[in-house]
Amino acid sequence: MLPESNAAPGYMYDECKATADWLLSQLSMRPLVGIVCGSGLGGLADSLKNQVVFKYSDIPNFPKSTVHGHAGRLVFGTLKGTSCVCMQGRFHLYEGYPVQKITLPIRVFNLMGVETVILTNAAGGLNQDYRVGDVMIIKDHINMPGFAGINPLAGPNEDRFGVRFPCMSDAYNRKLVRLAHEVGAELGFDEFLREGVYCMLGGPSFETIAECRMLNKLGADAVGMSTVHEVIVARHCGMRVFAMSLISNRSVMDYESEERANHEEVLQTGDDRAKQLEVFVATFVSRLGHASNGTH
Ligand SMILES: O=P(O)(O)O[C@H]1O[C@H](CO)[C@@H](O)[C@H]1O
Ligand code: HPA
Repeated sequence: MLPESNAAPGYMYDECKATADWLLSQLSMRPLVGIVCGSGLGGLADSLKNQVVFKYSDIPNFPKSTVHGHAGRLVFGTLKGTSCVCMQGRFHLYEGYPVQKITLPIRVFNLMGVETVILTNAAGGLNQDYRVGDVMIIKDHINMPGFAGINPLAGPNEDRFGVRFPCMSDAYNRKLVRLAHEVGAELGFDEFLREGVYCMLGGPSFETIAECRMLNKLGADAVGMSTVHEVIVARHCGMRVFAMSLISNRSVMDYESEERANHEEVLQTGDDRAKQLEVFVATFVSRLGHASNGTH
């Protein structure tokens, strides 16, 4: 069965506000940092202290998670004293939801008071220097569905969130990219920390060899099926964004190769790096330097 269809874009603000108000009415904290866990990276949410957990199926207007490795829980809590909300599971275009619906949680983050969004994903490594298990700090993206007009901001602009034509040349906050390198160096993660360009495709089929070669020639270092639409929505409503990809598999670029992309390998790589990524995100969050501690 297909997920329920999206409300008309004109109603998106009211929908998001109702969801944010519903959540806030049950919480004694306000999150300052929003974290989205990619495939196999849901363990990041487990490191939050003083947790309050909601199943997506219990949250008004929220889509439901349908992908293995995406638990479908919204987890509130603190990371080293900073109030956070963590999506343990995200939504993807290929699940059948409209792009406005899969990005609804990012707008809900904004309406709850989130200032900084940290997005994680699992991605195929197009850059031939990358190894499985590398962590790529995203410095820029290529929005392939956007080339075909699939953009979460398409439709009437909602001025209460942001402007009609938001700039994307500063989508990935450069100070946060520098902070990530500092934190990575302090933790001794240099050897597997990279910086590069993420390309989003709609999925769910993995790429052909010709597609991987093309994407790499276009300047992409990693390829996945998420994140970009979330970044666009977060930037539209003025939140700062940091994003990173766990290179969960090498993209197949060679017709002689016996390698085959598969979701099981993606989840396994997430498991293997889970503990280090938890330490990385906790340390990174503790260094963000928010003005207040989020308890209102
Ligand atoms: O981007 P995340 O949610 O980490 O998931 C990635 O892993 C799945 C493929 O294994 C795809 O959904 C791809 O986008
Ligand atoms: O190779 C990949 N391609 C697209 N999405 C992915 N998500 C994890 N690995 C991949």
